[in-house]
Amino acid sequence: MWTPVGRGRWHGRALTVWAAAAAHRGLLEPRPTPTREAAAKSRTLDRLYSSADRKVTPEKIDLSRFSVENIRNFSIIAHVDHGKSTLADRLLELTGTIDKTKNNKQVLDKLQVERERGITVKAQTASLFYNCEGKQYLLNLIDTPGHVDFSYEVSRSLSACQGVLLVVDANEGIQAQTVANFFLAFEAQLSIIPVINKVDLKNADPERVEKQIEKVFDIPSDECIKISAKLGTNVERVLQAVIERIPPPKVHRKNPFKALVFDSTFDQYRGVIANVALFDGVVSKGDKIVSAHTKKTYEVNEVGVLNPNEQPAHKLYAGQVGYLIAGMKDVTEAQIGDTLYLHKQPVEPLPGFKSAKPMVFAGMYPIDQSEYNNLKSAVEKLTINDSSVTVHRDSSLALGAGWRLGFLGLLHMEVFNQRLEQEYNASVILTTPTVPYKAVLSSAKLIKEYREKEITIINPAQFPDKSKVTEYLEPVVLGTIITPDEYTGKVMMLCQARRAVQKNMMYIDQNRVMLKYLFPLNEIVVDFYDSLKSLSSGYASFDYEDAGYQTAELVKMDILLNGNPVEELVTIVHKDKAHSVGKAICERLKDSLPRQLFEIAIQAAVGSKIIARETVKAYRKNVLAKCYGGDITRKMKLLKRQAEGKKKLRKIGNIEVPKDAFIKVLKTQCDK
Ligand SMILES: Nc1nc2c(ncn2[C@@H]2O[C@H](COP(=O)(O)OP(=O)(O)OP(=O)(O)O)[C@@H](O)[C@H]2O)c(=O)[nH]1
Repeated sequence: MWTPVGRGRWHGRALTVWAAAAAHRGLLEPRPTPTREAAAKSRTLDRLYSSADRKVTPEKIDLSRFSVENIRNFSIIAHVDHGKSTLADRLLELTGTIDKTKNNKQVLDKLQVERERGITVKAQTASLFYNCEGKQYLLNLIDTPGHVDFSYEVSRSLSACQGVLLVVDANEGIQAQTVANFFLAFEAQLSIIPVINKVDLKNADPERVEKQIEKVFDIPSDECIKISAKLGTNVERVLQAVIERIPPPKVHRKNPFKALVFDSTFDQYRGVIANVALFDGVVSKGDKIVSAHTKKTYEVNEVGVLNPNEQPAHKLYAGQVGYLIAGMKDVTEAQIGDTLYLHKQPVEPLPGFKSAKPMVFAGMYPIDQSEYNNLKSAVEKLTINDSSVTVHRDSSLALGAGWRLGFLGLLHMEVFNQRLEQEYNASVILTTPTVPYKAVLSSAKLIKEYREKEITIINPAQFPDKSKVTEYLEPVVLGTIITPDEYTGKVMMLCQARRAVQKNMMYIDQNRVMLKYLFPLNEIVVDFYDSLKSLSSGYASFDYEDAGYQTAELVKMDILLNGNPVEELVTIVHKDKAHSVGKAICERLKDSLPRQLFEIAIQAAVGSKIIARETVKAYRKNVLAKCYGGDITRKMKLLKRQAEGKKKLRKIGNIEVPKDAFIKVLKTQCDK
C-alpha cells in the first residue's frame, strides 16, 4: 500500500472526471451509505477474510482421497441480482464450508467495491466437501459476476468447469444477461442446470419462467429446479443435481502435470497467487514448474484450495481447481490463460483465452506527477487481478504523463478506479471515455508511418484528417433487449434515436419481447442503459456483444481559445451530433475559465467551420481588493500566492487555463 503525497483538496474524492458525471446522471448506482446490516455483513466478512484467518494452518488437506469421478467443477451464472451469490452462500453453509449464521450474505463477494455496490465484479472460487450417499465429493464452485462489463470473468471461469447453474429470478424471468450467459455456457459445451430462484417472492411465477426457459433455451421444463436461495428452500436438490447432471472432468493423473491459470491475484508478501485448473498430473510444494508463456522456471512454494479462504494442501491432483504460489513477482510472469508444466516435462500448451476486447478507452493520470511511479505500480498490480484492462502509455500537455486504458464498459472503468482508490490508495484523473474508432488510410505517408492501412484510434488526438483516409469506421454491437411488451414502442423509438438497426424481434412469453438491434457502440456507452430503464419503469434489461465495425461519418472537433486549439479537448463525434456536443463543451468551458485581462473567444470547430461559440468577458482578479490599509507584508503574501497559483495553469496562446477547467469540460462530454 502506498499513500500518495500532495493529494491536496482532491483527497478522498472519487476523482474521476467521468465518474462524477456518471454519478450525476445516475449512470452508476450511488455508493450506499453503510446501513447497520451492511456494517454487520462487513464485520462478518472481515472476520472471514482477516489476516489471522489467512494464516497457513499447519494441517494440510489431503486431496488424494477425491478420485476424478468424485469431482465436480461448476460455475453459477445469471443476470444481475438473480441470486448467484446468495445461492453460493447456501451451498457453502449446506456443505459446512462456513457456519450457518444470519450474517452470511454474499460471502464470496470479498472485495470492498463488491460489498459497497452489492454486485459481484470478480469471479470467486470455493471448494466444497460434500457427502452424498456414502461418497465424499469435492465440488469446486465459481461464483461469477452478472453485469455485461464483467462477462470476461464468466467466460474465463467456464474454462475451468464442466457445468453451470443457470439461475433465473422467478419474478423477473429470463433477462438479457441470462441469454448472454446461457450462450457462453452452451458454446463451451457445458452441462446446464436451470435453477429458478426467489420462489418465495409474492409475485414469483416459476411456471411462466419454466416455459420461457423451454422456449428460449430448449431445455425441458422438468429439468428446472425451483428454489429460494434466501430461505434455503430446495437448495440441497441443487447439490444433488450438480452430482447427477454435471460430468466429472476428463483428465489423466498419470500424465505429466499440466494446469491452466484461469485467474490470479497479487499478494505483496507472497507475489502472484495463481488460480489453476489441473488438466493432467499432480503438483506439490517443491516441484519445479515452467510457465509456457515466459518459459521461466519456478519452485512451487504452496498449493491448496480455496475453502473459501486459502487452505494449503499436500498436493493438487488433475481434475481439481486450486491455487498455486511459486514466487512469481512480476506482472509479466502472471499471465492469465498461461499453461504451467513440470520442468523437463514439457506439454502442449492449452489454448488459453482470447484477450479481452476493450469497448471504451480513457486517459488516466496521477493527480500529481510525483505520484506517477506509485500509480504505475498500483495499475500493474491491479491488472494482474483484472486482466481485461489494457494499458498503453500516454501523455498530455495539461495532465502530464499517464496511460490510455481500455475497459469493457463504463461500469468496469468506474470499478477499476474505485479499486485503485480502495486497494492501493491511489487517486487519479480519468478523462472522457471514447470508443475505439478505425480509419482506413489512403495516404502513403501515413501507411508507412503506421506500417498498416487500417489503424485503430484510441486517442482522439490521433484522428487522421479526412483527406488522408478512404473511410472511417465505428465499432458496433449486437444488443439484446428484453422488455414487457407495453414498452416495446418506446424502446424502439429510443433505439432509432441511437442510430440502431433492428435485427430481430421475438415474444419469449405472452407479454415479454426480446429485441435484437445493431447499435453504434458510442451511442450506448454513456447513458443508453439509464434511458432504457427509465422509459420501461426499470423492467427492460440490456446486454450486448461485439459485432465488428461499420462505416461512419465521423468528424474531429477542435476546441479553440482565441483561435488556438486545445489538445486535451479534441473529440471524435458523429457528424450529426457535432453541433450539440460542441455547444455543450463551449458552455462548460465558459463557466469554468477564469476571466482574464482580455476577452476570450471559445469556439468549437470542425475543420475550418466554427459550429459553436461562447465568449468570456475581460476581467482582472484583484486579490488585493479585500486588503484595506497599508499592511505591505499581507499584500506581498497574497501576490505571491497568486503567482504560485499561476504555475498550475496551462498557457494556450496567451490564455491561462487552470487544470480544473479541463476536468470540468471533460465532464461535459460525458453528460451530453
Ligand atoms: N426474496 C428473495 N430474495 C433473494 C433470493 N435470492 C437472492 N435474493 C436477493 O436478491 C438480491 C441479489 O442477490 P445476489 O445473490 O447478490 O445476486 P447476484 O446474482 O449474485 O448479483 P450480482 O453478483 O450483482 O450479479 C439480494 O438482495 C438477495 O438478498 C431469494 O431466494 N428470495
